[in-house]
Amino acid sequence: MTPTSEFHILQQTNKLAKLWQTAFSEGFPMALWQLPQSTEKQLIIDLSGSTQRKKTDLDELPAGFVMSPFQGESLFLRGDLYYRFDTNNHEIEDDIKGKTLEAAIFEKKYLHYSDEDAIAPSSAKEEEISPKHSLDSSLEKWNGGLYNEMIFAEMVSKAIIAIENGEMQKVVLSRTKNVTLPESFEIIDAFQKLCKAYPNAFISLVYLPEFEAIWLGATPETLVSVDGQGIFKTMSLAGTQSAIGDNGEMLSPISIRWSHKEIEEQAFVSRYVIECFKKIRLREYCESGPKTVQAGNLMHLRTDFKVDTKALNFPQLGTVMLELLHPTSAVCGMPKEPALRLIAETELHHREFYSGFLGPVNIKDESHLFVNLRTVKIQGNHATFFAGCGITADSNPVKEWYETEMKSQTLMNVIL
Ligand SMILES: C=C(O[C@@H]1C=C(C(=O)O)C=C[C@H]1O)C(=O)O
Repeated sequence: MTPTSEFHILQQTNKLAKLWQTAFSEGFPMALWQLPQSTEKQLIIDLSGSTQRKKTDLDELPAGFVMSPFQGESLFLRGDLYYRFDTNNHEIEDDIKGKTLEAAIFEKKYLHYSDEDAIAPSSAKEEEISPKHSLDSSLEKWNGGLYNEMIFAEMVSKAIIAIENGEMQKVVLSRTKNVTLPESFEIIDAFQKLCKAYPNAFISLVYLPEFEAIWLGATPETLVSVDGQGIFKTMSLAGTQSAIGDNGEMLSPISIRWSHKEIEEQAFVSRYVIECFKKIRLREYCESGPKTVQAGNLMHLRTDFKVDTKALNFPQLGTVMLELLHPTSAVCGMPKEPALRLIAETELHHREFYSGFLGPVNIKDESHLFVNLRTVKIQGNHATFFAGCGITADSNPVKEWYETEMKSQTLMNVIL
């Protein structure tokens, strides 16, 4: 590589960082992401200055990014500005890009910004939420849970008793891990490192000014995806083991053996997905798996589900299934209601956007929503990592704690 092209790449990398920094200091909500198996990074900036609360109706929403909490209404970031960057962080010219960020800032400061300037105006009814608005009142109630191994093990034991009493078959309990970030921590750098380390994951970086928070994640789990050909996809993902052997070597998926507990735990999620299809009397789905898949430092069991919505003349399937699926038993439990109750009574933190869903919608006729796992909330130099584990009658509390440690390491190993 010549020094000039090196300089050009540096300039381009800086362009992404510079865009982020500028929009951040202007208080524009934004989302940056890399889809699984893609090396392209996409960025949208919402110039309205505050996100909107909207139902995730894939048929109604304009181009943008959805960020949904575990419980409660979804936030919608409008794609007023849209940028794409290739592997080398070169900007890819795009026909739907719209105006420049500089022009938008100028207009915001000196002229009145009009909603009609958005790249794909919405016909949906919008409800603005006020700045610094909490997700719900309970956010204040649970502020930063304090966990240690013993407390978490007690929570797991309580869940096992509830399962043995027949209240539910499975419940997913989670915990947080609080870390002070080093001074050298750079957010775009952390995002880039995750993109390189986990090419099969959905890597995302979302800035929500009204929550004064940035969420960074590398999730392996698709919730609902509908591509340009109308192919709908979802998956059931559960069961966790380390992908790293005793001598520090990377294991191969075929060498992994699963226990009865893990097979059953993942089967609950598959059954749940099939129940959702049954509710809408849809039989024409393809199911493949379960197979072992690697997700960074971990292995999971995964079954894939696919439907051709064009062949079935069912374009609303994505929206309908999203409503039925979330929260799946991969992050909540089975049956849903008692599991939700136990989570609310037992966990010491508020889940906020962890185990909710997020992703781009209606960008170039595609929508890709993922479960918000392997995620960290960053506020100033304070980071809160979230991780959970599926508990069944056969769970071992110490192993479950260790599983949440490994899940936090997926991000921590790369970004710290
Ligand atoms: C709950 C999480 O992950 C989910 C739970 C899993 C499990 O219990 O084995 C595995 C994958 C995910 O569906 C998480 O990463 O926090």
